[in-house]
Amino acid sequence: MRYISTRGAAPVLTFGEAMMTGLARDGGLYVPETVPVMDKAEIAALAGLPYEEIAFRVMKPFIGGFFADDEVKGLIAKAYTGFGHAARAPLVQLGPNHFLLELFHGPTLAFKDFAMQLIGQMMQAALAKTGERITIVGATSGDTGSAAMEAFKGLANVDVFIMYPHGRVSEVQRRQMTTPSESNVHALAVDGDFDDCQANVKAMFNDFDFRDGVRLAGVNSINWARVLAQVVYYFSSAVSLGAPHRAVSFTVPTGNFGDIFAGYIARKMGLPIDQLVVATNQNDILHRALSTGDHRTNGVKPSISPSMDIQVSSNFERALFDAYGRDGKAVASLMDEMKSGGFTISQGALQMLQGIFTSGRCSEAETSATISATLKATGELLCPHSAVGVKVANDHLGQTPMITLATAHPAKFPDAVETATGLRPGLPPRMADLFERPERVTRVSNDLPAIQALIRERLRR
Ligand SMILES: N[C@@H](CCOP(=O)(O)O)C(=O)O
Repeated sequence: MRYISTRGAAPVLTFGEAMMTGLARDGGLYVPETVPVMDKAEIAALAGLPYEEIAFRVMKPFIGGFFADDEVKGLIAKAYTGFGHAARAPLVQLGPNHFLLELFHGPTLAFKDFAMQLIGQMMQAALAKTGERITIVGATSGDTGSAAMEAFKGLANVDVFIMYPHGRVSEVQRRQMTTPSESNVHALAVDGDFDDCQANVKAMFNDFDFRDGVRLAGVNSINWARVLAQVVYYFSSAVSLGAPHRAVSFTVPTGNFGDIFAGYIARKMGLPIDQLVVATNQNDILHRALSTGDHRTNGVKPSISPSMDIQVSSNFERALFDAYGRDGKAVASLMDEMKSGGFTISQGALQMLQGIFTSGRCSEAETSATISATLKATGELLCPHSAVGVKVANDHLGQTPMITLATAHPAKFPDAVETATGLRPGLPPRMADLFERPERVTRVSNDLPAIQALIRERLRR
C-alpha cells in the first residue's frame, strides 16, 4: 500500500512513513493510492466479532507489511484495554430508526481516543525500531489535545506540545490538558482561535529547518493513521445493524472533517452507507460549501460545542482531492485561494461531493433544546456536539437506519448540559479530582516564531 499527497508533489510513502511524516512536504495530506475493497462476505463475517478483531481486519490492507500481523494485533489490544466499555463503541437506540454510537468510553472521554490510543502504540513501536525521538506539535479545539497527551505522556523519546485557543475550550477540556504532571507534555494557550493553532502546526511542517531540526510529527487528523483508526467503528456499528445486507446512514458532528472522512473511506471500501450527513454548529462553512459550493471563511464564532468551532477543516482537502479527480495541482491552487478567504467549488466537484455527503446546521438554541428533548424522550444525556449531530440526524431520518456519532461524554461540558437540562453530569471516579489538580500552562501570543522558539527551548535532548 502506497500513500500519495493531495497536492501531488511530495514523495510517495509507505504506511509507516506516512504515519511518522504527518503533513506531506508539499503541504498536502497523505491518502492511500487506492482504497482496498472488502467484499460482502468479508463484511458479513465481521458481525459479532470483538471490536479489536474488526479493527485488525479493516486496517490490515492499509498497513501493508509495515507491522507483522501479530504485532498489529498486539498493538490494537493494548490500545483499547483502557476503554470503559466492553463493546468499545456501543450502540444505543434513540428511536425506531435512529441509533447513537457512543464513542466516549476511552480514557479522555472523546472519540479521539479511538485513534490516538492506537497511533500512540504504533508510533512507539515504530520508534523502538529506529531508536529515533520525535516532537509532536498539535492543535486542538478541545478534545484532540488531551487525547494526544494521554497517549504519549511520560515517554522518554517523545515531546508533546499542544496549542489550544485560550478561553475557547470547556473548563474540563482545559484541565485535561493542563493537569498532566509528566514533563514531556506541554499545554500552550494561544491568543487566537483553533484555525490559528492549526495554521501554526501546518506552518511548522512547512518550515523544513524547524521540521527536520526537531523531528516534527503530527497527531492531528492530518496524519492518515488517525483517519484509518476511525474507519473501524463505521464497520462495527453498521454490521451490528445488518450490513452488508442492509444499508445504514451516518450523521457526524463535524469540525476538522476527519471523522466523516473516515466514513467516506468506509463507504469506498464497500460498506453500504446511504447518507453521510455532515452536522455543523453555527460555524457552518462545510454546510454552506456542500449546499452551494461557496467555501469561504467568515470568522470562528465561539459556541457551546467548542470542539467544532472550526472554519478551516483540514480533511476537507482529502475529499476535494477525490472530487477534483485526484488532480493535485487543482487542489494546491484551491488551497492557495484559501489564503485569501476561500474558493468556489467547481460544478463537477460539487456534484461528486453532493452525491456522497449531505449536511445540516444546528444553532446554539437548537443544540440546547436537543440535549433537553433527547433526555426527556430517551434518558440519554448528550454532550453539545452529539446534540448537534442528533438534531441534524433528526432532520434526515428516512427508511435507512441512521447512526449518529456521539463524539464526547456530557461530563466534558457540564455547564452547557446543566443549562439545557438542570442536570450536572459528573466525571468518572478516576477523574473525580480533576478540579483539585494543579494546572501547568503557558499563555502565548499567536506568534509563530515565538512559539517555535519556546518549543525549541523546552525540548529535552
Ligand atoms: N475538533 C478537534 C480539532 C482537531 O481535530 P483533529 O481531528 O484534526 O485532531 C479537537 O477537538 O481538538
